[in-house]
Amino acid sequence: MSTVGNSTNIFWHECPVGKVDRQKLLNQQGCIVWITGLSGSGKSTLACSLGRTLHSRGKLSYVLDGDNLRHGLNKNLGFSPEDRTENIRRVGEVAKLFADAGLICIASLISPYRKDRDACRALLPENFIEVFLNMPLELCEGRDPKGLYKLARAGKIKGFTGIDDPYEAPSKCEIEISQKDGICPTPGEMAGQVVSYLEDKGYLEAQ
Ligand SMILES: Nc1ncnc2c1ncn2[C@@H]1O[C@H](COP(=O)(O)OS(=O)(=O)O)[C@@H](OP(=O)(O)O)[C@H]1O
Ligand SMILES: Nc1ncnc2c1ncn2[C@@H]1O[C@H](COP(=O)(O)OP(=O)(O)O)[C@@H](O)[C@H]1O
Repeated sequence: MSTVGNSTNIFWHECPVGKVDRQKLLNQQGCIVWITGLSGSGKSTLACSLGRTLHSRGKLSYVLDGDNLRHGLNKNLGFSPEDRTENIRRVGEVAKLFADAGLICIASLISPYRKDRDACRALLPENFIEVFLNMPLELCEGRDPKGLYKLARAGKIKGFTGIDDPYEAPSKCEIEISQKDGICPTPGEMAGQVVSYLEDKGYLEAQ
């Protein structure tokens, strides 16, 4: 019996089928691929491309996309620093559950604050793969597929990441994706970089 957060008198129940059993069934290892970067850097594009590549190889993954989750699980949250922190905390916990289910969980959120990403890493330190989409602000702003940068520059959105709210780049991450000679890798190339890492580390086969 223990107290966790605001919950008192709670108990942990073990089930007979565990993570290792599920991983054997799926012939893969559960993990969190955490994609961070500015709005417009290509997080959703990479997440979808990676999910498609893994699917075609018979590997089970699931995408937790920040924008999408704000339509449901996180619809009571805005973009204040406190709300972003709670947003990332919740998604980190959900991602941990998916990884425990044996899936390759792909989380794609701006996740601008280093301390919040590090807190998610601490939930599953051995199997947390941080992918930094290191694209310059000018590129992201030039893409502006939803017109949000334009609104932010006009002062119609306050606290927009990269404009008047900070983005703290990772100081250590497993994978960094950036432009080479001013050219952005294609979605397939970005996914390929992550798949190669997963393959090298043995995530695409059972333990
Ligand atoms: N103020 C502000 N700052 C940044 N982004 C904003 C903001 N307001 C709305 N949006 C839209 O919300 C999407 C980001 O949601 P996230 O949950 O990934 O953000 S965060 O991780 O909590 O910072 C983001 O989607 P992406 O462009 O896919 O990153 C935007 O469409
Ligand atoms: N590697 C890429 N090469 C060219 N265009 C890209 C690439 N990645 C993303 N894009 C385009 O940039 C825009 C923003 O991508 P998106 O995945 O929505 O970014 P984010 O989820 O980080 O906001 C979209 O129009 C998308 O088609």
